[in-house]
Amino acid sequence: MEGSLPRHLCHVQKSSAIINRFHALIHSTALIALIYYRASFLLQNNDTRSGHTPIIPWLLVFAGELVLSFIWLLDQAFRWRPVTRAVFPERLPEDKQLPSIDVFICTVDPKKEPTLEVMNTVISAMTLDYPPEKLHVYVSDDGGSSLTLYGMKEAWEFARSWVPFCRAHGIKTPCPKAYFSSLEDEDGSEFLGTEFMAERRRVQIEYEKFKARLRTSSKEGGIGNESMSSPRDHPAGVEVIGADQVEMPLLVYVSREKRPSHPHHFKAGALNVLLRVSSIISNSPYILILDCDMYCNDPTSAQKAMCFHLDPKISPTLAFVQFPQRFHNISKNDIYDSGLRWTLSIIWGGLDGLQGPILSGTCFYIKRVAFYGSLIQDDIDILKLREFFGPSNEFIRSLGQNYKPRVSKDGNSLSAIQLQETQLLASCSYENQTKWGKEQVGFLYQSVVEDYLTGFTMHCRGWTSVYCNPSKPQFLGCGVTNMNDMLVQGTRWSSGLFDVAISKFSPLIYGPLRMSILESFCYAYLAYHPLYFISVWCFGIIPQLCLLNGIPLYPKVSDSFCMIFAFIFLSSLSKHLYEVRFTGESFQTWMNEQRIWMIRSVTCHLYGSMDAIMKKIGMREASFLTTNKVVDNEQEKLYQMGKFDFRTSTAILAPLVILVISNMAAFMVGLAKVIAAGNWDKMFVQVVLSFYILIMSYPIVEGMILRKDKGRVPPSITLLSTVLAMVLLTLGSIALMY
Ligand SMILES: O=c1ccn([C@@H]2O[C@H](COP(=O)(O)OP(=O)(O)O[C@H]3O[C@H](CO)[C@@H](O)[C@H](O)[C@H]3O)[C@@H](O)[C@H]2O)c(=O)[nH]1
Ligand SMILES: [Mn+2]
Repeated sequence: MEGSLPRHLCHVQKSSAIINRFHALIHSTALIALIYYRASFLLQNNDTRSGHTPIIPWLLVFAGELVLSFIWLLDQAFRWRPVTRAVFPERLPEDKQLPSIDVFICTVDPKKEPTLEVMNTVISAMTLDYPPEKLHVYVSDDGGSSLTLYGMKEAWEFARSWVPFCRAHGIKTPCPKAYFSSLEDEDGSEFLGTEFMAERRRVQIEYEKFKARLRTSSKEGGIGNESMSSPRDHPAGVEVIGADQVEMPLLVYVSREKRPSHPHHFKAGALNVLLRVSSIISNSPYILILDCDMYCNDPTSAQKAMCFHLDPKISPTLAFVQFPQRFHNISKNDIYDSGLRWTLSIIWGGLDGLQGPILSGTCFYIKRVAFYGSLIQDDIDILKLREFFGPSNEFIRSLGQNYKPRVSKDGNSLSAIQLQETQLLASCSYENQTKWGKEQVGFLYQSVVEDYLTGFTMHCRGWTSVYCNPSKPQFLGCGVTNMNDMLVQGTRWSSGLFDVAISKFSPLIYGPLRMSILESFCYAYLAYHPLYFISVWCFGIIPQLCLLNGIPLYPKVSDSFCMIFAFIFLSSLSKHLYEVRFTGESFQTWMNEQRIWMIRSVTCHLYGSMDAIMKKIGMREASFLTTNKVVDNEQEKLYQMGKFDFRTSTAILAPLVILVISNMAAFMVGLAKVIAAGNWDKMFVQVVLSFYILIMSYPIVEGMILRKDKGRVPPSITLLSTVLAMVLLTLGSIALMY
């Protein structure tokens, strides 16, 4: 082919861009009118201000509106130039010209991340349609669990049947669990004849045996002496599995050293160890990073990524090709918005038309050199390199263009010297006084959303990225399907993102000098969107309090400014509905997304922002609570029925319930008062607002009053929240009198 046909195409969604820009223009005009209305009210002196309305509630509601307008403005950058892409992997050069790839898979806790699932991810990566001698799979086991190591050896054994079977028959689903649980006719296998079926049965039996062995060993609590090590305190361990098989990808187990006295920096720390250890084992120029709960669902993702990476036009600046994180366990009525529809379609698609999508933790093919900053391009001496990269000479040699790693496919396993070197590279003190995790080198540690921050600094250094989103999901993961996980994960994300917002990397300060203003707006949107909590709390409690006390906060219905408020409200809801429908989703999805936006703003965004602020002033340490990947049947049933599972901590649930109860009280009492006083004109907007919040919160109302199952809002929380809501409303009403 080369030179003639393109390997990928990029298409700008012109009509979407026009609609978006037109909408942004009208909507922003209305926002300016709103700000004018509020500001001119505040500038009136006390006597002329209508009905002597107290100033504090006005200011609070205005603050909520300003925050919302600010985030909305940043949000428009995603909609400026959305693009879609097509790839043609069949136009790639022949195998021997392809560069090699290291796959990194992180796991941390076999109790929350079942070994069988992790091994399915490992096996699916080994089954990628790529020359096996150019594929190396590394597993980082942060738990230092012998069960994981045992699982890998077993996975390797099973892969020896599975990989050749998939290669011989062109199996399109490289993950054995997914393949064997899908209906047979899905992969068209009934057309493949009895010989194939016999072969398939044989491999399936192997798989069942493999599963049984893992089950037995996990029941026994792992093989070997687990008590020797604990997840937080264990030495480094590196083991190459099956290096003698040329026709199989290399498999490497890495458990970095962890000591309670050393911060380990969670996933970012684990990935940096893999970067170093792999550099002296295979040192592939490209790396695929996967979470242990994200298996390869299509064998050709590597080839698709190479369509971009091998394009001489874009390759020099291209750091990574990002695939979407899709999930296999999301129900049609996605009540927790775990499918990330909005993120996958709007955020990544929008960024792709600018400088490229953000780095998203998993499912991306990245260039190794992008992790080394601009440091190695300079002609710097070895002492300087050691200052950046640490004391390993072997690692520093690996930075050179012509470095050949000592352990390659023809070696049986690591020699004693090499083993020693990997131990050094995986030790917890290796990074002391180096630039790892700090500037330019590896994944950055400052934020628990290490992916976002690392990608941001790469983009700031001039790297680009592309978003590859073929119709068949290339990777499938395990999405959160219960409220507790959703909120714990959301709080971690908000905390990590807001952490960046208030650091020296704030996208609005650090970004615009180094990247286009639109790209930096997109990054800023993500970093600042936890501030939604201010708006949602202000809108969820202040107008209601004022409604109870007969204080108007919005223009009268007869006032033409009321139209402005109504327009802004309807314009944003209908734009969202339009986008939901445009991606082929239903009204229900719209409702779910709106509701989850409110729930997240009330809880995750509030707690996440507080967490980041407390971390900043030194009152808290960073934490990374992993999500639970063990399927709980009862929870699963509720989720499939579209019912919220309110079993979560009081701290998470109570604020939500307090808000809902306050709205119920305000709506009922306020409505009665309005009817009695006949002042509809003044109070209409506030009545409608509480009513709207109650409609959107219906599942919570139902969980408090109507449901009797285990997943309902516990009566103790309802009681506590009722008391707290009453206290809040009483204190608020007293405050309003002064
Ligand atoms: O100390 C740790 C903590 C986590 N992990 C691994 O990190 C991955 C992600 O953890 P998970 O519990 O699945 O969190 P999610 O919220 O699903 O992760 C999302 O958010 C993270 C940032 O918060 C990103 O790194 C992930 O790629 C992204 O999928 C998993 O493979 C874990 O095993 C570690 O290796 N070490
Ligand atoms: Mn996950």
